[in-house]
Amino acid sequence: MRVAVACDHGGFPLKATVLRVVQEEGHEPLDLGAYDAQSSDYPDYALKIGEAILSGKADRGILLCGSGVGACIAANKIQGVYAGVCHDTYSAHQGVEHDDMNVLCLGARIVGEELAKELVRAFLRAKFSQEERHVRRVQKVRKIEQKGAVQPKDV
Ligand SMILES: O=C(CO)[C@H](O)[C@H](O)[C@H](O)COP(=O)(O)O
Repeated sequence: MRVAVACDHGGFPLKATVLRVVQEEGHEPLDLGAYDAQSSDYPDYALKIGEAILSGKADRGILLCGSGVGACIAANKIQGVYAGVCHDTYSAHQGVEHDDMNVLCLGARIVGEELAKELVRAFLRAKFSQEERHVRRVQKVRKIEQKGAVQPKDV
């Protein structure tokens, strides 16, 4: 797989490790910045990941910020991006297997290097299960996405 990796300054300390693990796992990393630890804005990097996935330049993405939260919120605004903050290995693989998650968000201020490596491995080794109930649920998510802004009266 081609795996896009991007970070803001909060995620920068983990980026090199993540790029290395992607390569060690037999995938092609695509480094979309940031390229230094200067203060920057996570939505800009969420957009870069989204563009890489939607254009077909990347199959999956890994997005790093301080907590993983801001990056995840921003990434999920992009149609076709299904991002999750996963700081445990079960969620990192189950998010792909059940929910077809295509972007893993990590908080470099939360997880250390060794846990980050395991999270990236779990994410990359997982595949969407294709079981009927998961396909059905993911389709419902796609339907919500297609409707655009959901108002309280719609739910
Ligand atoms: O963690 C983050 C968002 O959830 C990001 O890394 C933010 O940029 C974080 O808020 C950075 O904070 P800072 O005080 O600007 O370093």
